[in-house]
Amino acid sequence: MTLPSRLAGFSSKAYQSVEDAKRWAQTVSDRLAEGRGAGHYVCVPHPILPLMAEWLAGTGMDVGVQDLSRFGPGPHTGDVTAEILAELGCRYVMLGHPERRRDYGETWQIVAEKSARAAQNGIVPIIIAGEPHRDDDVRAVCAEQLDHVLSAIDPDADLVIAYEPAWAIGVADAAPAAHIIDSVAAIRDLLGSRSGDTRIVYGGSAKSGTFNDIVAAGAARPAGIPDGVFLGRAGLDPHAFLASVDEVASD
Ligand SMILES: O=C[C@H](O)COP(=O)(O)O
Repeated sequence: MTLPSRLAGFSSKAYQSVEDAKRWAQTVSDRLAEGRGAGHYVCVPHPILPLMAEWLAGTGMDVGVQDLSRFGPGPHTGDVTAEILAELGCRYVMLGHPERRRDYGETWQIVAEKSARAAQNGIVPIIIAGEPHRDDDVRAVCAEQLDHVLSAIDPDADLVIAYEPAWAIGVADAAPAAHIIDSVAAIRDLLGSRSGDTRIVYGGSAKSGTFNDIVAAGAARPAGIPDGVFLGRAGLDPHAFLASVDEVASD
C-alpha cells in the first residue's frame, strides 16, 4: 500500500446530517470527477461511510471513519470492528483525537490497541498527535504519544500523523506557521525511518490558505513542511475543502 505524497483531508466530526453530507459530496464530486480527487480523503461517522464511498465514486478520493473498536469480532455490543469497516472499503481511521480522549477518556494505550486493529485489517491509522497547551514541550509530548502507537503497529504498516495541537483545535486561527514547522520537523525526527509509508498532515482550525502559509514560511526548512492539511469546521464548506485540495496538489 502506498500513501500519496500530498493529501488534503476533511473530518465532518458530528456536524453533518446525512442530507448535509450528500450535498457536500455532490459539490466535491462535481469538481473532482475523473479521479481528480485521488489521494485526498474524508472521515465520516460510521453509518455514512458506505454512502460517502458511493457518492464520491469516480473522484478517486478515499473514505475513512473517526473511530473503531479496540476489539475483534465477538461479544462487544455497539462496537464497530475494523473487519466490518475494511469490508465496507474504509481506508483511514482517525485515532487519538483530543475530543475522543475528552469525551470517552480514551488513553494512549487504547489508541495503540485501536491502531493495531486498524493496521491488521489494512486500514491506515491517522493518529492525532499534539500538545494540549501552547507552552508544552511538543517533542516530549508527541514522543510519548507516538511511542504507544509505534510499538503497537507493524513497522511496515502505513501511517498518517495529524499534528493537531489541542489548543489550536476549534478556535479562530490555526497555530502559527513557524510553530507548525518546528513541530512537524520534530515529529519527522521522532518517526525516524519506518519501513511503512508515513505522512504528516496539519490540523487545528486549518482553512483554505493555511497550507500555503506553512509552505511559504518553511521554504528554508522542508522537513518542517507537512505533507498536507486536515480540515474540520472549515471543510464543512466544500469549496474551502476544494481550495485546500488545490493548494496541497500544487505544492
Ligand atoms: O480533525 C480535525 C481537527 O480536529 C480540526 O478541527 P477544526 O478545524 O474544527 O479546529
